[in-house]
Amino acid sequence: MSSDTQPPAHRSGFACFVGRPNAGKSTLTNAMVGTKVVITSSKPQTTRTVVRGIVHRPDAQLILVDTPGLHRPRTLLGERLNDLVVTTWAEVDVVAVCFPADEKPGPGDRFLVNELAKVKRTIKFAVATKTDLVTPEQLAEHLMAIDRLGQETGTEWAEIVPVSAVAGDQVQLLADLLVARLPEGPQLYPDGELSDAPEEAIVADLIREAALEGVRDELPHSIAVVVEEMALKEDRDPDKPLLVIHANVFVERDSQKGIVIGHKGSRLREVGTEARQQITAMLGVPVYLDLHVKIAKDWQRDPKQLRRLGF
Ligand SMILES: Nc1nc2c(ncn2[C@@H]2O[C@H](COP(=O)(O)OP(=O)(O)OP(=O)(O)O)[C@@H](O)[C@H]2O)c(=O)[nH]1
Repeated sequence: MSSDTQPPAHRSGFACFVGRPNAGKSTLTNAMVGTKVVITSSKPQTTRTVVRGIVHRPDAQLILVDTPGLHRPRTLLGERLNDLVVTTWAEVDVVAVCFPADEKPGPGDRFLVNELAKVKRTIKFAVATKTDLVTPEQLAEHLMAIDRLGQETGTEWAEIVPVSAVAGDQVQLLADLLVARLPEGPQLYPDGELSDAPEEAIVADLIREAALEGVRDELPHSIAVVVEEMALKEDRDPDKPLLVIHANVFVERDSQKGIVIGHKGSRLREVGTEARQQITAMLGVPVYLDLHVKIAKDWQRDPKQLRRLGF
């Protein structure tokens, strides 16, 4: 059968979720992509590398860029991260600001939205995340607060969308609304590709996540993980592959090294086991993981060290 109406054009482009630490950005990215590609943690500010998740659909390809949280810079690392965030905003088609429904928008959100308002060209969405945690009345309050924040900062929200990534509520709707704002264009990545972050970066993040589990709040910023070597072991039966990974966990001070390693190495062993399971689940291959804890003194303040650690 022939028809005069053309099928809808294929769209492709980039969106990025921003918001305060713990706003649910990574969880939402994962829910949209359908596979764990970004690191989530119950502790703030663990997302440091820009990891993209890719939503493949017959009509569109939506590439999600996950940036670190924006915060008032106190160290050189903080400044670099903020620059990276703002540069990303100008390059994407849509920036979606995540406002967790169980917390009132605060000064941090205002700071972020004010910065975002300066990036004129980019379309701005507001996403009310974690809606499963509040009542409909609280959600209504929250949506009005988001609307007010937009007006006060001169930000025009193209959409305000409530979602729950955990309950799967409205995640699909959000994807549709994002796709609708993308320019017409071809597929930018091959089918089935979930993330173009190098596997080393994903592995480093998984190790970092494991190393942060159960340690106190002062540590998150002081850990960096670098994968030195990652390769399939040679001369193995192809049916029994083994991925050999050598990685360094960098901390800033001797005292932190002690925390990461634990009594007689007990904690580091746990970290290794946990990371190994995560990596195996992620890459689908058994892993041998060799972890070393090293001190890179004050690495957050030292440009040379920062470059070495991949910033
Ligand atoms: N109940 C509920 N919890 C959620 C939802 N989305 C995220 N969370 C939880 O909120 C916490 C933070 O989620 P993340 O996705 O890591 O938040 P993030 O914004 O990426 O955090 P950073 O990487 O620190 O910037 C985790 O404990 C999640 O399980 C949701 O829809 N409902």
